[in-house]
Amino acid sequence: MFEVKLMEHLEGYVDHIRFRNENNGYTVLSLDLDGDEETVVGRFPFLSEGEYISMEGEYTEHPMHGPQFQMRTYEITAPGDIQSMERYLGSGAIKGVGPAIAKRITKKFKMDTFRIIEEEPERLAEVKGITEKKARTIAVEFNEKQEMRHAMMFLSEYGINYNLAVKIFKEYGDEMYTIIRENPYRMTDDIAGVGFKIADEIAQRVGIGTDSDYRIISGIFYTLMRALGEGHVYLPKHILCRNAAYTLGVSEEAIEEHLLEMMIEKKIVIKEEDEVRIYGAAQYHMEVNTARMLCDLNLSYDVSISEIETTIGRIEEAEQITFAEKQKEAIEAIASHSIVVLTGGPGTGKTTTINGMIQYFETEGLDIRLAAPTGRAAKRMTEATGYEAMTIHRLLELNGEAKEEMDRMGMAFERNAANPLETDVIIIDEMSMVDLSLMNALLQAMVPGTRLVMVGDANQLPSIGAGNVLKDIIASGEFKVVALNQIFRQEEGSHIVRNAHLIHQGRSIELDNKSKDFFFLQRTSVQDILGVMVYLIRDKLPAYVHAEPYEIQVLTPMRRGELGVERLNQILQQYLNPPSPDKNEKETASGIFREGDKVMQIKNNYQMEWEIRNQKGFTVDKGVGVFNGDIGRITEINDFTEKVTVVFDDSREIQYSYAMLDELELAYAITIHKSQGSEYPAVIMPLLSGPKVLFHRNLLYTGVTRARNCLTIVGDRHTVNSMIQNVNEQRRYSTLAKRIQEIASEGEENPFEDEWS
Ligand SMILES: Nc1ncnc2c1ncn2[C@@H]1O[C@H](COP(=O)(O)OP(=O)(O)OP(=O)(O)O)[C@@H](O)[C@H]1O
Repeated sequence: MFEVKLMEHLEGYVDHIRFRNENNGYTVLSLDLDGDEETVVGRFPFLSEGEYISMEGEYTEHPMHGPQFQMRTYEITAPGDIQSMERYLGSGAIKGVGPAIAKRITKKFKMDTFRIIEEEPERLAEVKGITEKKARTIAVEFNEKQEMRHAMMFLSEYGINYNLAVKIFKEYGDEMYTIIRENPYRMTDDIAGVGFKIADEIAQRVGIGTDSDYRIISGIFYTLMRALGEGHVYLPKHILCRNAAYTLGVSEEAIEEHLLEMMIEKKIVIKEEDEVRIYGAAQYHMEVNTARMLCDLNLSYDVSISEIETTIGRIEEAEQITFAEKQKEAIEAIASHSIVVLTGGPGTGKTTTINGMIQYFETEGLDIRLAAPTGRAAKRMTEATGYEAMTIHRLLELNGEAKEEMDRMGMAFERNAANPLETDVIIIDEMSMVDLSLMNALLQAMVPGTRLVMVGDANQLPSIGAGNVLKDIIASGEFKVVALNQIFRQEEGSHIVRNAHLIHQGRSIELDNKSKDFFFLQRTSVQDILGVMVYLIRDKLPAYVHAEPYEIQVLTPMRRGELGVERLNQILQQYLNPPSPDKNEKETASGIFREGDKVMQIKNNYQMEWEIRNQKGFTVDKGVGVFNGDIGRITEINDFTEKVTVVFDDSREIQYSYAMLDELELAYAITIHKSQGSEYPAVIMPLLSGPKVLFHRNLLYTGVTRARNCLTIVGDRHTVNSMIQNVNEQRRYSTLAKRIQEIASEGEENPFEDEWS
């Protein structure tokens, strides 16, 4: 495609930067050669318009864009004459200096301009429009830029991208050169976004050996953090040594030798119990603190059972309902215990019981706050109770400003031990999705005396983040747990609910299509499965469930593969929202977004602004925040403003700049994991084949229980049956239950006193 010519030299001013990839520095720019323009392409990790560059490279012919210079090596030269100095200063590279001021500066100081800025900056104030203060800022900025430019060039030699290079330079300044050459692994502690892999790559280029102590310590920590990413709070020592040895390519003995040192440096905690457990220090303390706070909050009250029964009777009368025994027990429990867990499968009356509890608390004149781990779950809770529920993050007033810090040090909340929540009762729904770190944050913001009701289905998939909080709290045996077991929705004829309970019990289900809400279509080729799914979504199900195709959700176990999220979305987009001349599109690194597409926000963003408009287009509400898992539709793609407008399911309208599109993904299909805490009128699950660690009972159970009115499984019945039998869900290494028991049994004397913060 490209016709390559000989290496040539080229130099000139950067007239303007036409395109830049901030991740790898790849840039397309126009170079000014005494009035003539050349297109130059290549990786320029740091470059501003107006700079003078000299390059080696070759001329190539691009099939669409014509001739261009492909830079191989380059150097930024300080502009050598007055005109170039003027250009550089006025380019925007120096804050507060525009073309007019640049002109006046160079007119006054001529060839001496740069020397004056560096050595006698106060003289800049001789120029009209520059105060002494401004003169000083110009000088500081000028010098900083030079250092930064130098640093960028140095880091780019080690393949470090522009964004990361800026972070490294900001963190270390001049010390950076020594750190990179001697111990790049230090960056994994200090800089968000630098993990072991990046540091290790840099170390390799610098020439640091495989058996360097820094490398091994960093690699051990990396192995622990990777396990954390998979949901484990600790790793048994033998597993840690095996995994770390494999990752680092060193012996297990070499790993073991470093553990003690890491413990002394307080990077890890080693607990010799029934097995030797290795924790990242932060995770260990978080687990112990969580256990400790739970025990501190766990008070019981003397109450008169007959009074409670009378109150419950009144609630039953007012609500025109007769509570089942277990439901009553739950309401009695919240009167006598400050921590109560309410569990149960789908349709067992959890929401009805929450409503009863709310009535009870209201009768008692107590303040109640409702929350759930995700925006969607909070929204459902609001709809089901009629009370405002919010995300736990919002309840705790996540401090969006501290985002950088948050990534590295856990989350920063306005509500914490120093500024606890002022309420009498907190009810959390969808507790199975709460991980250790969020639980810890919630408890920090509570004071003894505040009641906590945790509601959830312990058989759902565990939280995405580390820990096994709900199951561990139940397993500890230290808290009042009420497990609802009567299935009300089944009585209403739902096979979805009945089958969900059978799946949970490991019993096989009828795949005979005699049901009105649970269907199975046997298809054993990917092509057939895809065809059936498109037919169901586009033609069949909308009328059957009285919903739009948009509301029908495909849930799949995997991200990759022929029936994984990525591929399914491409295909479903093609059929459900095909290209059309009246639909704008925007191409991104991961695919195409088109007007009309169903999309999902894939991370929590607490700063994103939203608006809700009425039919006439007037704004009726405003706020900030869009959450991982929120689903909406693209209503406009505007190339002029470079913005994509998404209207989410709850009518929030958000404008994404093109640069923020990596926070969105097509959502015709999503993973079962991502669907936790949500419900859809109709769900389709393609289940053909996949790895045993993924295709297990809980995954099937979670997927099935997401469907409210209609569930269709398309695939192989053997796969469905073997999923029901497969309880090989990966074990989570977590010891919260054990820590709770230890602390509870210690009573007054607390062995972890010094760990309490
Ligand atoms: N004591 C009761 N008597 C009669 N019907 C009940 C009772 N409790 C709950 N129900 C009914 O059973 C159905 C399921 O109850 P509810 O929504 O409270 O359960 P859930 O556990 O929250 O279910 P899901 O997890 O599926 O949302 C509802 O239609 C509800 O009205």
